[in-house]
Amino acid sequence: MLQSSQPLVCLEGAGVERGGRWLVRNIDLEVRRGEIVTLIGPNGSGKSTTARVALGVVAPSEGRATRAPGLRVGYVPQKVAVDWTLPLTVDRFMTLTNRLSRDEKDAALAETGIAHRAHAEVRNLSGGEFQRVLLARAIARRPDLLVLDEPVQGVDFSGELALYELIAQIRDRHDCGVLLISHDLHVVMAATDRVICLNGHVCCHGTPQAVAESPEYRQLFGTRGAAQLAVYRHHHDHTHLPDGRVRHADGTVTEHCHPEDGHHHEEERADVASQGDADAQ
Ligand SMILES: Nc1ncnc2c1ncn2[C@@H]1O[C@H](COP(=O)(O)OP(=O)(O)OP(=O)(O)O)[C@@H](O)[C@H]1O
Repeated sequence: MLQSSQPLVCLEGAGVERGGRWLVRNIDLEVRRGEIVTLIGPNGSGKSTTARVALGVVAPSEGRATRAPGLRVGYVPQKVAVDWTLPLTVDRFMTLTNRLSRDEKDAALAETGIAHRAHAEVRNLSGGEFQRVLLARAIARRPDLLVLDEPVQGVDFSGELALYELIAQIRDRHDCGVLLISHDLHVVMAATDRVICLNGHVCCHGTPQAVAESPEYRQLFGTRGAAQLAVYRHHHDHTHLPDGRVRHADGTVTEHCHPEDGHHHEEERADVASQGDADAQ
């Protein structure tokens, strides 16, 4: 077993360039056993690219990406190539790309609460059920590191909470590291140890604060919702140009952004009720 003191994966100043354009740059990121690290950022900010570098599927064009020797990785991709016109049962889907024993398969489906749908056709699953099957497939081989690219997509708000809870349970039970990607800028798991916000580079990072105590928030989401979610807001006030340089609010352009400029982030404690509808999308 890999030692907990050793990072499972570590990116140092990693950047990916394609066709003369930097998709991401200067990414520092580390995931250790037992940690949940969440990548957030707007569409196109480089979350999936960063995850692929962490997985080792994409080599960094600059900087370094290192993985612990012998690291076992489970991956839930953002898009799954399934021919939805063909009949395909959950049972069969589990073993399409994975050599699994029946026990491994059954245990994984049971752990993600979807064993009762083992003989269902994948195309008939609800969004939440399908995500549970993807999670089952990713944990079946007992990975050291789980990389989950938007694992709550197509799932309603209460389903999202249940999935986040399940991910935290999986982390506890398997003591694996989790790199979780969310396109949602406002809602992250309370169980997340660290949030890294990307916008072509690491915009800011930190521990998500406990949920706002406001009565409006609790009224909207209930005590369980309030206990599960943390709100993490900030504003970007600079723009990344296609050549990798940064244009600041005052119009100046520099090679890189600096830790002190342009990243205003605040934990929102009061004004959450008005945010609630957006959060629940
Ligand atoms: N292989 C590639 N070649 C060229 N450009 C790419 C490639 N892969 C991704 N991109 C571009 O890099 C940028 C970052 O993409 P990426 O998928 O990493 O972002 P993301 O934050 O995961 O976005 P989303 O939230 O929409 O999934 C996008 O502008 C995308 O079009």
